[in-house]
Amino acid sequence: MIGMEPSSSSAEWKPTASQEEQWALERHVFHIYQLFCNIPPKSQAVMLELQRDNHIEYLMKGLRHLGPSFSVLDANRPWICYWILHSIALLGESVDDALESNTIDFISRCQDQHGGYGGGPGQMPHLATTYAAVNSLITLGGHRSLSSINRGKIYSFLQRMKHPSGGFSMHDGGEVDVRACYTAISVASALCILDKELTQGVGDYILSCQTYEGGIAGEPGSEAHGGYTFCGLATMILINEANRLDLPSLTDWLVFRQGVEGGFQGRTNKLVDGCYSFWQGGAAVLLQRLHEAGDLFQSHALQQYILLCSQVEGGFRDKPGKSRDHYHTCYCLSGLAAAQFRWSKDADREPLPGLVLGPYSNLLEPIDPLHNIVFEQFDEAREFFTESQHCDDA
Ligand SMILES: CC(C)=CCC/C(C)=C/CC/C(C)=C/COP(=O)(O)OP(=O)(O)O
Ligand SMILES: [Zn+2]
Repeated sequence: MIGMEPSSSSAEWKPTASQEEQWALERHVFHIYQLFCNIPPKSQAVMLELQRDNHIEYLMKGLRHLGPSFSVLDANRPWICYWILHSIALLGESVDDALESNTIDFISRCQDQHGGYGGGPGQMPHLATTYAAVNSLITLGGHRSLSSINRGKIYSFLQRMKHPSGGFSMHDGGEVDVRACYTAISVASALCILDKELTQGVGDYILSCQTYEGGIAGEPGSEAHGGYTFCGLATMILINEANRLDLPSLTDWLVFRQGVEGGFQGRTNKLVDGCYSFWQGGAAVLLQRLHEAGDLFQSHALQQYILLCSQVEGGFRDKPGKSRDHYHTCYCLSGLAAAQFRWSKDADREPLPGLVLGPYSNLLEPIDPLHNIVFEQFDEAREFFTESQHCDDA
């Protein structure tokens, strides 16, 4: 009742750990925004500027260190290649010939003799690292890079990963989940080897992962999450079955994942994180393209979170207080690209720039949002694979 003294039970009320975390983050982010508002417009423009040179320096250094001596995240090296190369491509830059050649050689050494790529030379092939390796080689582009991919053997690997549930296993005897479906179908689509044998049952599996909240979980019975929602939705679009999903409830779930900080959270009641700028922002773009719908998220607020809260001097981070890394750099930049363009229903047409926060020089290269590869490189690869061999439609 209004005006009543707190009862003994409300006096005992204490916030939960996640409420405290949420409030601490809000205070931190609002402090940044307050600083931003209290400085002259000229300095505001500086704060909103994409620090291209610093990002490129950070990324190039990361790629050069990816040689044989690299031991951190040892089973992840194709991923590090992809996060770095895709970030460089989004910034409209490319690597020099020597670095390009070394990277192609390195990724080729991760290719298994029976198809697919492992996390490092001699490691067992895995769907996630196969996706990362293929996306890296497409991003590098050119004959040497594209022809280094053994598409026939990748097809056999994908067939071998097919699971009786309709989904895919991440590796021989590995877990079956929505990530595996996405990485398998994305690779097959990008390499023009997608056929009915691969798509059979995939839609049923993804449908079984859509939850009561509307988002998509990693596996049946789990919690809806942005990472898996992007993977599930992109997969359904690639196999032409998106309309089987409950799209209104998916849309409803997604639009409520953008927080007061401007960034996205991955799931209900969790903190916002820069990487969901792509997983959730990319999924929103896919929904917008499906329906030719208006904006499903606040593009201005998302760009503000990425530039003011995730951007550091060279690289991007999850949130203030965290350190930069290549994963967050890749997905903050991918999310920024998702927010900067207008997405037309015609997937073959290059998207046009929309609202660009900060100086116009912040504008990134557009992406193909289904595969998360820069549009121009994706287009080149499609042409290369269609011309070099047959391209089977599913
Ligand atoms: C293509 C590919 C391999 C996609 C991967 C998609 C992806 C990012 C899945 C997320 C996995 C997950 C449940 C993270 C939760 O981490 P957390 O509990 O630390 O984070 P949270 O609090 O933000 O949920
Ligand atoms: Zn993150």
